[in-house]
Amino acid sequence: MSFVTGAAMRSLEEAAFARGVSAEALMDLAGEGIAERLIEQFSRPGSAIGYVGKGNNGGDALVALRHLREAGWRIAIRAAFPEEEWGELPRRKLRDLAIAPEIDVPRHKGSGPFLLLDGLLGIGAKGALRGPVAAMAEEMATLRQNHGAVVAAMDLPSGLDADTGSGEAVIADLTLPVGVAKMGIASPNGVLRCGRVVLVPLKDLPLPDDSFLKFFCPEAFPGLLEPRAHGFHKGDAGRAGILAGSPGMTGAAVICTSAALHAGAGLVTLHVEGDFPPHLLSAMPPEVMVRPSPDPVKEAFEARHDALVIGPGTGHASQHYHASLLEFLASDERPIILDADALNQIAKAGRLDLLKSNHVITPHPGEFARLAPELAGESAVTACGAFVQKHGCTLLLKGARTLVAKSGQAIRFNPTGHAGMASGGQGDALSGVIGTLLAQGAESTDAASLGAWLCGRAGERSLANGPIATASDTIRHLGGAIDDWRQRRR
Ligand SMILES: NC(=O)C1=CN([C@@H]2O[C@H](COP(=O)(O)OP(=O)(O)OC[C@H]3O[C@@H](n4cnc5c(N)ncnc54)[C@H](O)[C@@H]3O)[C@@H](O)[C@H]2O)[C@@H](O)CC1
Ligand SMILES: [K+]
Repeated sequence: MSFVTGAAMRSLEEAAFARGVSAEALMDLAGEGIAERLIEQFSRPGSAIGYVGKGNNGGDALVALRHLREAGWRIAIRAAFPEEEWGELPRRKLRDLAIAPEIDVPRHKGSGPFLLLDGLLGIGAKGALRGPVAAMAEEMATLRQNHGAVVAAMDLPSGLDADTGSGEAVIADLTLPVGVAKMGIASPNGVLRCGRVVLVPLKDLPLPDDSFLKFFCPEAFPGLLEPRAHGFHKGDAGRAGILAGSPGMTGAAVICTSAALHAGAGLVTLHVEGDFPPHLLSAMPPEVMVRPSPDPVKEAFEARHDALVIGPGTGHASQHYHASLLEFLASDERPIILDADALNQIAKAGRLDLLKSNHVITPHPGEFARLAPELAGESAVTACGAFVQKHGCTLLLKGARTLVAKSGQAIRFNPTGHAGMASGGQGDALSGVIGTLLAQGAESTDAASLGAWLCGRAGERSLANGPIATASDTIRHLGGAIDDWRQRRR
C-alpha cells in the first residue's frame, strides 16, 4: 500500500465520487474505522473530547465520537469556530451527535483513558496553525502535557503538511491515516509528531500501489507468515545459526537466541569463542544448542544452518574472529543478517563491497553513519534509497520509524513500535527474529520488514503493563504479535 500526496488523495476521493460513493459515506466509514481502532487500543472506555475545525477532518472526529459513545465512552466537543462557519458535512455530523460544543476547557472526569481526537485540520491544512485553530492545538498540548491526555490525530496531526511533513503541527500519540497514509507522515518531522501510526483502510477507496514508499501492514502484504500445516516439523521451521555475544556482552547472545526461538525457529545454535564464561552459558535458554569453539566463525559457516545471524554483542571477540568473518562472508551465499558489531567491522575494514543480495543489514543511525558517512544529513528515506542503489543488500535502517529498502523495490515504512522500546537489547531481539524468518525461507525484504513489524507490535502489546518495554518484554509478546499479523489486527 503506497503513501500518497494530498493531491493524490483528493484524486482517489474524486474517483470514488465518480463511482457513486458519496463524501458522507466515506466520512462515515472513516469515523467508524477510527473509532474501531481506538477502541482496540484501550482496555476500557474513558472520556473522549473531539477537537474540531471547520472542515471534513472535524467530521471524521464527530463520527468517531458517536461510535465511541455507543461503546460506553463519555464524549464532549471543543470547536474552534461557531457552527455556522463549518462545512456542510461536519454540521450534519454534529446534528447526528445531538450535543453542543463545550464552552470551557473540559476536565477529565471519572476513570479510564482521557482521549483527545485531533480533528482540527487534515489534508486541507495550509501554512502555520493560526487563529482559533492554533489556540485549540495549544489547549490539547497542555492537556497532554499536564493531565495525561492521549492525542489521536484524525488522518494527520493538525498542521502537518500532507506532502512534505513540515509544520509546527500538533504532537500526537497516535495518528490514524484515513484510507491511505500521506507522504508527510514518513518525513523526519512527521515521524516526530505522529506517534504510532494506525492505518484506517476504507473499503470504498481504491488503493494505489505505485509509490516509491509503502506502508507495511498485514492487508498490504498478504501471504507472509501463513499458519503452519498440521504436518509441519522442526526442519520446516528453519535452522538458525547465531554468532553473538563476547566477554562483557553475553546478554546479547541470550536475547538474540531467545528471540529466534520465540519467533518460531526449529533449531537455534549459538556459536561462541571458547573463553565465553561458563556461568553465563547457563543463562542461555535450554532449547539453544551452544557450541563454544576456538574458531566459532568457521564452525558456524561450515554447519548446515539455513540462515546465519551475525553481530549482536560480538565487539569483544578476538581479532581472528573478526578477520575470519570478513573472509567467510565473501563466499557464502546463504541468507545472512549482519547486525551491530559485524557492521562496525565491515565499516572499519572499509569492506562494504562484501554486502550482497543474500545479506540483510540492520544498522541503527550511528552504525549507518559509520557505513555511509557521505549520507549524513539526508532524510532517512533519501539515505536508504541512495544506499541500496550502491549496495546489493537489504537495508533495515532503525529509527523512531524503521525503514526497509532493497534496490529495485519500494522502500517499506514500518508503523509499529514506540519510544518506550528505546533500550539496549531490542536490536539483538530484532536480529534473532529476522534470522528465524530468513531460515524459514522468507525473502530478505519480507523477513526484515516482518521482523520489524512483529517486534514493534510485541512492544506495543507490552504497553498494557506500562510505558517501558525491554527486549525481554518484546520477546515475551512475540507470539501475540504473530497472532496480530495473522488476524490483521493493527
Ligand atoms: N473529502 C472527503 O470526502 C473526505 C475527507 N475526509 C477528511 O477530511 C479531511 C480534509 O477535509 P477538508 O478538505 O475539509 O480540510 P480540513 O478539514 O483539513 O481543513 C480545511 C479548513 O481548515 C482551514 N485551514 C487550513 N489551514 C489552516 C491553518 N494553518 N490554520 C487554521 N486554519 C486552517 C481552512 O480555511 C479550511 O476551512 C481529510 O484530511 C480527512 O480527514 C474523510 O472524512 C474521508 C472523506
Ligand atoms: K487532524
